Amino acid sequence: MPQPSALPAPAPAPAPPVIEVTDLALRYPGQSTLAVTGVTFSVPRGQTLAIVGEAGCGKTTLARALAGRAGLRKSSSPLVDGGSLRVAGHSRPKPGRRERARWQFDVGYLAQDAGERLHPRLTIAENVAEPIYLRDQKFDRREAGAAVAGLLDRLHLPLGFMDRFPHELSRGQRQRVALARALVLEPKVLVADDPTMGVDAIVRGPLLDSIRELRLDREFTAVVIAHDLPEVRRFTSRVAIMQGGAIVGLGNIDEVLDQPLHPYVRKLGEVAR
Ligand SMILES: Nc1ncnc2c1ncn2[C@@H]1O[C@H](COP(=O)(O)OP(=O)(O)OP(=O)(O)O)[C@@H](O)[C@H]1O
Repeated sequence: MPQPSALPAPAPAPAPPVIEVTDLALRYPGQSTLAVTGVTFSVPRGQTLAIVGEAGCGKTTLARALAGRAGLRKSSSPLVDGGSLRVAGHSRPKPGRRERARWQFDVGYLAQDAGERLHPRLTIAENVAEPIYLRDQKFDRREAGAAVAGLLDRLHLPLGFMDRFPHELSRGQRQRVALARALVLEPKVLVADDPTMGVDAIVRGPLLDSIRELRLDREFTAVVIAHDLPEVRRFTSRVAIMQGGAIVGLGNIDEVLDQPLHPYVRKLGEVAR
């Protein structure tokens, strides 16, 4: 008979982070200056990292790369110039078409101003469901409809909106619809680029609350670009502060602000307190 051991069982190895970025450098085709440089961070499963920083500091460029939009033959697509990134198991800087499609299915991407880029001639339900049919044309219509309805409900949008068109909704409502679309494939990761951009101040908070609630509900890992630190506190305590393409502060918001290692972080802290 095996004897009970006096030694405690070894702790299970921690799961690898869902997002791992190491010394990443990104630049745009034809540009010699790097838009993102020396960026290193990781995000464990189920957690949210917020990114803040002044205009032009590289947030959108980083978001595009995380969402599998680097290395496309498009002027808006950055090139990986150095370092590495791994997102939900995808890591090739120049993925083939199939691999890129899988990356984009696994990572829901809410591009800046996505609500304004919904298809004007498709209903709200059709806009949200479109990624389902891009992945599988034969997907059961009733099941897709139920997935769309469930998401709209979670985002506090009336189900009566399903048959409406984007122009019939407010900007904030369209942004929620775009968020539903980004989540309809139940991605492992959500990358949301400034989800409250252009949205009335009064509905910004509730929109961020929805992201927090959905993350808890659906257990995805998230990177969310936000305007400022008060906004960040609404949905996470973990932040990366960017300036000039680099991360100049990373970690728990209060710890980063209490011991600012960079003048820009000190300045942000003064504004935020
Ligand atoms: N398509 C592009 N081609 C060339 N340069 C670009 C392109 N898009 C952005 N850039 C440049 O890359 C740098 C980073 O821009 P990026 O849009 O990532 O910043 P950002 O922090 O998201 O700014 P914002 O808060 O204004 O959206 C900037 O210098 C910008 O001018």
